[in-house]
Amino acid sequence: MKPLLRNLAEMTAHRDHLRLEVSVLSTLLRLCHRVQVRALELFEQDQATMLRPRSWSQDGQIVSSEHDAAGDPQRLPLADAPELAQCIAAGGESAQRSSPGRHTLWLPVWQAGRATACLEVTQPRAFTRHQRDVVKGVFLVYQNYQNLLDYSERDALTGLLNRKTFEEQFARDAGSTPAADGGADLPRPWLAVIDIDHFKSVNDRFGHLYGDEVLILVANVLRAHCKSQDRIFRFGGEEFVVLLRSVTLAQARQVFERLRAAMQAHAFPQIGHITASIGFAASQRGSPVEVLGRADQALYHAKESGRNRVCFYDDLVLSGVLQAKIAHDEVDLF
Ligand SMILES: Nc1nc2c(ncn2[C@@H]2O[C@H](COP(=O)(O)OP(=O)(O)OP(=O)(O)O)[C@@H](O)[C@H]2O)c(=O)[nH]1
Repeated sequence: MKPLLRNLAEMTAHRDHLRLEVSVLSTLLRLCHRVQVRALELFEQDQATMLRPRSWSQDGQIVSSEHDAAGDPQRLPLADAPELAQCIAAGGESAQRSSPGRHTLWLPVWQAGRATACLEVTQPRAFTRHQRDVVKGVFLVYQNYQNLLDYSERDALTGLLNRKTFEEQFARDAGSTPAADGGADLPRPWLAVIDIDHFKSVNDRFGHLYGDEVLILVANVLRAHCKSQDRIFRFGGEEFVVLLRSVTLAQARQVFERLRAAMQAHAFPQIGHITASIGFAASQRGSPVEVLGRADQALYHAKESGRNRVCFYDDLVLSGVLQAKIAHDEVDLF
């Protein structure tokens, strides 16, 4: 098999976004001589678009960052790369910067109308047309494949992550944090189950199409009030799950209370106002099923005790409202 085809076949053998990204960078490294390659992640922070190198070439190998995007010391505002910022603002396909001995080509990755990442190729000589064609060809295969992967991970109605991807994300985000041994101020990841109150009556009164519209708008409210490092899933029906990045208990309470209040405040066209109940639990201890079970019990209590409220599993266990379904010494005591 020709090297290009062999590289493309190898590249598309991956079912994981990061491994696919590493593979495309390796492919570019093998196909183009004397280049440096990087995959830049684009994300929002404090109302500014930021970028940070997520994977890059180093001594002929591809290495990936060990940091979260928001805390990456290499992150910088997109505005610091004006050529790329302009290209993204215009929805463009590529941008270039040339200075003596250093020529850079940027190719933004577009997903659902948003630039989420960017491939960067740098070399000491100006890019020839042939080189640009090779890089862009590899990039297009990569972007199409990235979109296919993304499609298989998302809920068709809301565009949120689907349940199928939950365990993998849980293991990556929540499960990767070592179990903490107490301390209310210790940052840790959290899982919340969010369920719209009396959603059946929305369907019954307005019809399923309006019900679907509400689900789409609820997804937008959740997106608007979560950070890019948080993961939002639709588990089917009117149930949503949020995996919250590592924050303290006080911050988690604030975030979930803010979500509840935002839901109540939102005016849904035709329908007016709805509310949601939220149950949450710390997610660094236990399997995904166990953590989900705890958040679900807290949600159940929120529904039982009047709806439109946020309940924390450990509070309910400590106050004796809920019987812990697990051994007492496994409950986080603050
Ligand atoms: N429009 C729409 N409705 C859905 C979808 N999936 C599930 N549902 C409806 O969601 C409703 C869920 O109702 P219930 O489980 O009884 O809960 P609820 O009415 O929200 O009541 P509480 O949760 O107890 O506050 C049912 O009427 C389902 O038909 C969907 O994709 N679209």
